[in-house]
Amino acid sequence: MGVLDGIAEDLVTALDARLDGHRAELRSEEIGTVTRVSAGVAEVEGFTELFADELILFPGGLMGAASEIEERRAGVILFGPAEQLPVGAEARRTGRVIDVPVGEALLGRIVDGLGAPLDGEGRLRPAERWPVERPAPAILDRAPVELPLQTGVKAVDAAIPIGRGQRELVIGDRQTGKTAIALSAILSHAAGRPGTEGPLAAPGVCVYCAIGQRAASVARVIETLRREGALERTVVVIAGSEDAPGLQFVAPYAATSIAEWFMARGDDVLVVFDDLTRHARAYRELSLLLRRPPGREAYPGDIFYIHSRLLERATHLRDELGGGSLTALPIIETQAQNISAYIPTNLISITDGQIYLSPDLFEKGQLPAVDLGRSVSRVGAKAQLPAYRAVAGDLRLSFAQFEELEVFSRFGTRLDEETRAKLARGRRVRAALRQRESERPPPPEQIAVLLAATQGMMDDLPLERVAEAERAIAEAIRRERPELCREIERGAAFGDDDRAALAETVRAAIEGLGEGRDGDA
Ligand SMILES: Nc1ncnc2c1ncn2[C@@H]1O[C@H](COP(=O)(O)OP(=O)(O)OP(=O)(O)O)[C@@H](O)[C@H]1O
Repeated sequence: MGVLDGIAEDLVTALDARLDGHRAELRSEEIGTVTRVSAGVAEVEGFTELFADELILFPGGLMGAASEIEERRAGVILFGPAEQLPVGAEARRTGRVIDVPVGEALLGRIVDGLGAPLDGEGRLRPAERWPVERPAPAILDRAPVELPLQTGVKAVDAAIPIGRGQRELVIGDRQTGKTAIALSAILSHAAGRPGTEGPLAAPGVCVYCAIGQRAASVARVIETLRREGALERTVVVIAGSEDAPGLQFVAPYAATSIAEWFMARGDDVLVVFDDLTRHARAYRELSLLLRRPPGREAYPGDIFYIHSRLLERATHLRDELGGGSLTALPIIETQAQNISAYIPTNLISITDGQIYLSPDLFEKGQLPAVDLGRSVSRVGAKAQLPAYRAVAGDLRLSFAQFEELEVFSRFGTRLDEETRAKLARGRRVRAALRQRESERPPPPEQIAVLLAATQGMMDDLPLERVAEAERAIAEAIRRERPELCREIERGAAFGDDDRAALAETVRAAIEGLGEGRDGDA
């Protein structure tokens, strides 16, 4: 034994001595040279070793990430302006992958795509940094989606409900109210339902990730968050249109890591990516600069993968792992309503459903411009509060039938009484689904007004008085049915007795508003 020990010791010493020589060699190879620079990427030569996504440091503090790694040559995605980087400049390995600060300290802060503060509120002192790319939770660690995420938008909460842990796409042409829907979801989620008991009471955590947006639109969102008191429950991650494409590319992954920290401690987190069309464009630009072969619409072959690996990270964790959840609302902008373009179809297939916003509805003033017929939520209904299911369970279907009927009725002049009644009902339901951007009615009010519209209690009401009726209903149920409202929010079963009680109050509240009937306008 003693002899063997001696031999082992000798061997170790000999190896150490040889390694020392190599170490010196290796160290010298930790510095490379920039051989080519283009807007957004740099080519570096000289490294013998690099790991994927390793951070590279350039003079002046400019950072990049090793992306296209070949023997002694690497394409590096830059996270800052390339203008200051001359060919021949030195590039240093850092041995770190791209990571971001995470933790409680980020709440209320506005940071860039790498987590550096942009709000002038001082340095972040995070306890931890997490890599921006993290593996999605394993299937066995995931629990079914079972709690709703209220958006405060009637059409969404009632007909296309979103569950906590789900990925729901918000899709539509430009200026159709996509950001408005996502913002409403953030404001509702961040506020929670204080004063109620049950699953919706606790305020949630939100991350708003703006990618490639104009500074003015992002400023508007931040202003709203601040005004409504939601900023302190939100982290804003911004990579603007004027930022390097590398920052725009990395921002949603960074935002997700920031969100995952909260999920890991048991919070329900909502992440909005506004928007992934611009994210895809930034990645296409980088790929072309890195000379990767372009595919359909000039996007690189892994464009599907970059979005699927991002959205796979949305989940609801098992109770043993804290029971937190990460709900993702990616936004996609379509052109001329073409949802079969490459990026929209990819995202539609990755997500659990989509909220489709129609420019035609927007033009007609039907706001929010949610097109129920083309929207779907594949898992949300299971998580919906029981009262929604009881009152608006078939809303999407019956509304689609009404819309079809409405189109056909334009061709015929003489309509029978039954058709006329159906049209009148459908129009009142449509009017009841309208709401202003600033309105976020709580679940009991939404349910009561939908009950009134779908059950025909508003059939005699002139369309322009539906909003007024809604206000009267909201006030009446708050005053007369506080117990029932509490039960609805608690997620209690909603039986026939409850429905009858609610209907009675609603009917009384809007009685008398029907004077001056305008036919079935
Ligand atoms: N429910 C609503 N009621 C009234 N106005 C609304 C409503 N929803 C959105 N708007 C208005 O419509 C405009 C476009 O909304 P928003 O910016 O959310 O759309 P977008 O699709 O995200 O736009 P972009 O293409 O610029 O990203 C804004 O001026 C907004 O105030």
